[in-house]
Amino acid sequence: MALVINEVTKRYQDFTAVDHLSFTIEKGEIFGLIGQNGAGKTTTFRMILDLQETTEGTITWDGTNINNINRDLLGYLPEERGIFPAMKVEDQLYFFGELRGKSRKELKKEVDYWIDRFELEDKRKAKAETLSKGNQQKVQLIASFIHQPAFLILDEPFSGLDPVNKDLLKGAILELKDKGTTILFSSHQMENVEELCDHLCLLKRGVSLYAGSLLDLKKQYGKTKLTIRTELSKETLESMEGVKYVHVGKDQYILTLADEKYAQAIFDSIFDGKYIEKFSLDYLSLDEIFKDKVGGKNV
Ligand SMILES: Nc1ncnc2c1ncn2[C@@H]1O[C@H](COP(=O)(O)OP(=O)(O)OP(=O)(O)O)[C@@H](O)[C@H]1O
Repeated sequence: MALVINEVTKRYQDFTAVDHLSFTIEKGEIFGLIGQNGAGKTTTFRMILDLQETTEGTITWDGTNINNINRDLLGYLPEERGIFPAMKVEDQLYFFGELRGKSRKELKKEVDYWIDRFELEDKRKAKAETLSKGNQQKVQLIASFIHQPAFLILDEPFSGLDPVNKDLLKGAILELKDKGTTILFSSHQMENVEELCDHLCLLKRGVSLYAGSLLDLKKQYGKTKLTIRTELSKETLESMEGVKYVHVGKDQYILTLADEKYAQAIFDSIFDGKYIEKFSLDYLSLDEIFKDKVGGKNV
């Protein structure tokens, strides 16, 4: 076990930003923290990093209280973006690496590798302020792990990146995991969490609605998403037993079933020996589960 958050609460006067939060991140895994604006993600990160005190509860890394561990084990990309505007890209990376106790010699290979990996070679000698916002973000991101931390926290790392750079980042996160880094990140974009994480925590107003494996969460809902291409009307589909909602897609219907057991009867009644163009039963996407869990009038 690497990081254990046990019954952690953060109060600001009489407002509770994080409420008895518990989850565990195993060594070498990628863990996603998701929740709407104000759910308490950044507050949680700041408590893990000991930038903010917990009101109650404990946080340990490898069994040691987080405020007693060597800070150089940690890496952090904060939500606020910012690097030294007048400093050259490569100098910036050396600066942050040296700040975390690495020598220039140790850093050289890493700096060269990540500059190339994030396609910043032609910007190496450029002042940070002359870079586009996305490129500045990539520099800040590299700076967060240039010292090869054991545990890396990335607050909304995907926001503001174009699709090509998002893919670069996904690749980099997986590569860091392969090298043994434990990674915790937040994202509003569920597909990123779905692609990268085996485990996650879903926060709503500081309260954990779920913490555990993504597959187990999906299994709680079962295979209740039915995609059909048919000539039948929406009303006919809605009237079938076990159908909760019918969403009309571009050239297909997406049905939400009360239980996957209803799928067979729907199949039999719709197609009845006819040609089947599309009939697929799937788990809900994380995005759909998220909306179901946090949705409703209290959002
Ligand atoms: N210093 C503070 N004093 C009072 N309330 C605070 C303070 N810092 C954060 N909060 C409140 O705590 C709650 C959680 O904030 P936090 O920044 O952790 O949310 P978040 O999940 O990171 O949101 P976002 O996705 O918008 O970044 C918010 O309601 C916020 O207003």
